Amino acid sequence: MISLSASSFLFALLRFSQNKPGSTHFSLRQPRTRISSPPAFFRVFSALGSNRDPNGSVLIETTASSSSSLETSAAADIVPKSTVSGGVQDVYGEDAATEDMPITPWSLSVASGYTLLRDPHHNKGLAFSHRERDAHYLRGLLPPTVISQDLQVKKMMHTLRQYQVPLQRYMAMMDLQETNERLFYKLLIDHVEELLPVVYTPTVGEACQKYGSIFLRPQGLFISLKEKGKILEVLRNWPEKNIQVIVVTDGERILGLGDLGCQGMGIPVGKLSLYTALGGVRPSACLPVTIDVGTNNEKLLNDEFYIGLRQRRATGEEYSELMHEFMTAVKQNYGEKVVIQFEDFANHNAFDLLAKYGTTHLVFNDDIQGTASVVLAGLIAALRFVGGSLSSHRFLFLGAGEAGTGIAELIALEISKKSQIPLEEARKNIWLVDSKGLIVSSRKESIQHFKKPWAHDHEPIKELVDAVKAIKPTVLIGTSGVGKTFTQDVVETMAELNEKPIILSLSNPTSQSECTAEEAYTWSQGRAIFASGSPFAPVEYEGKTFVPGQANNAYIFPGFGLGLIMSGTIRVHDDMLLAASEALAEQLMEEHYEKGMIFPPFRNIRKISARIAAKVAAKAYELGLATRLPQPKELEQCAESSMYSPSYRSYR
Ligand SMILES: NC(=O)C1=CN([C@@H]2O[C@H](COP(=O)(O)OP(=O)(O)OC[C@H]3O[C@@H](n4cnc5c(N)ncnc54)[C@H](OP(=O)(O)O)[C@@H]3O)[C@@H](O)[C@H]2O)C=CC1
Ligand SMILES: CC(=O)C(=O)O
Ligand SMILES: [Mg+2]
Repeated sequence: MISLSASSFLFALLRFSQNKPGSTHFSLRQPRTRISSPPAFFRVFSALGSNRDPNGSVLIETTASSSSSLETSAAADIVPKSTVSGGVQDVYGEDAATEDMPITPWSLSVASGYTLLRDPHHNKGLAFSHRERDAHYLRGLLPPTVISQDLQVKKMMHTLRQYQVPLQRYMAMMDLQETNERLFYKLLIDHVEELLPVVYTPTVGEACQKYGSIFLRPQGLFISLKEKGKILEVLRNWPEKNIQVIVVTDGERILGLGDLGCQGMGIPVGKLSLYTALGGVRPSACLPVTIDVGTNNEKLLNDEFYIGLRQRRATGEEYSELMHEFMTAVKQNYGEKVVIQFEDFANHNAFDLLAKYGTTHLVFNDDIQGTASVVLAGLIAALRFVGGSLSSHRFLFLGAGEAGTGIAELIALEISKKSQIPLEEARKNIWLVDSKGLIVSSRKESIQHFKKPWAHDHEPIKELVDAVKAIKPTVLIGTSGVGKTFTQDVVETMAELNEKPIILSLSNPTSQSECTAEEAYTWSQGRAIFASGSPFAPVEYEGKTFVPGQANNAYIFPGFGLGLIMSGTIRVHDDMLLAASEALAEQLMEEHYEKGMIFPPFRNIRKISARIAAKVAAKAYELGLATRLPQPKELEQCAESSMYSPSYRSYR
């Protein structure tokens, strides 16, 4: 490590041309003044994000459009060794935001040769040009051919399509993410509809179940009971410093697959790749976390390949203390503007965590809030087919947990606001069934707090089909986590009661879906408006093609999170969820309605996310919860232009 003064920067650059292969470090003290309009070279340096190579090796990267002043022949970069939260690498851009520019030492480092090929953040494989190969000691380490990123995408898609087993595709994608990050995201963005089921539901569910046996390299941060008292240190072990989004699970309710303990890590990793691919948040700003307090899954406890703590789940104070230490450490390390997304916690913890930290942290529960927002959007869009307003419909849920009661509450809130009636009144048309039957006020057993608002006066009913007959819902929503529960009887009864029954089977993965698309269309004689949590292929029925929608919170959370980040919002508010729903519903075009769709295709998701982000940010400004001032005029444009691009940069 050689220390340099700021003025000797150019001298340092000259030295790079004589660098030996491998990685070399220089450090350069930044002048202790803020740079209001940074020179071009500083912008390039901030474009890189923090030092991501475990060896500390980073390159200068320039884009094709970069100014000539950036086109230096040296393979160098300056990155802050440590930066303050909300600093230069925030969502505004890889190369904007100077106001919060950190006043910390810079480190100037070089990667070359084999180290460069092993660095997933900078590796380009065969796409390294001959000039780059010369400049970075890559000669001989690669075969002679040079191919474009587009050809790499084509080749990788060809390879992926050869795999018959979905889990093989998942593993190939994870391998790519760990070897060539930009190619991974280019693939995912360019082929989102084909690859979403690979990196996300349903395949990620199987991956979590088998995580121990397919485990090659760790992804994300594992915080177990063994780390109690040291969580801040653990966070500091993570190579990235400027974190904007954390997705955290404790693995207790992974999709509809139950307690998968530490192996739930596949979910935060998958969700965060969607934050980048669908919402444009930089990969280096995303931190997947699994809190390991044990598992009650006997099969895993007895599995020799299980990767987590081999003990039954800690509960009560032991659990709360670990979570509290984590939440405190996150705020201490990253500040209060980091989005903490709770994911796939069991409901006995999920509601309490959201309530406890909702007033002190920027927390968002995807299963309760994100799901609610996406379903509300689908219902608003579905009104086009069924007519009336939400308040004129009757809703019945199978499943009264996080997703079920979360959706129910947001529907009631929307009805209450739109119809200007009290929330209690709006709730009256919404009914829920749990494992014990219809939730009614006369139920003898105690009712969990989150179900209480839905315990209306009615005689108890055990079976779903009988509840359908009694309640006569126009909308049936499955959030039970149990597959095949919308039986033929149930769907046929819905079709008898309604010209166009709305049927949503939200449970994931596909095996847990309450019914298949084919069942919904066939049993309703092609009249159902259907969407599911995991994707189903289009269905042919009596000469017509039906395109089922995917009612999945993946439509919401990437754009929602982006909106929070770009506005520097400090707390989530329900009105932001309503704004996100409206933004999503607005994306339905005539061509979609003609196909019977209630969700727009995922192929336009980045545009959709930008619209959602803009609406969420606008709401945050309106509510006085946004801290990034002044408010940009064109929020949607701002969201679009701040999105991460996976295109390769040239290294000179
Ligand atoms: N599409 C999407 O975007 C999302 C989908 N989901 C999916 O929704 C499902 C549920 O998730 P979540 O709400 O968090 O889970 P919870 O565990 O919080 O809730 C499950 C609910 O289903 C009820 N239930 C279980 N079995 C039956 C049964 N046989 N008949 C009737 N009710 C039953 C439970 O009853 P009881 O309370 O009596 O135990 C509970 O009320 C999962 O499969 C998940 O993957 C979740 C979030 C987003
Ligand atoms: C989609 C999702 O968040 C779930 O199934 O839990
Ligand atoms: Mg979830």
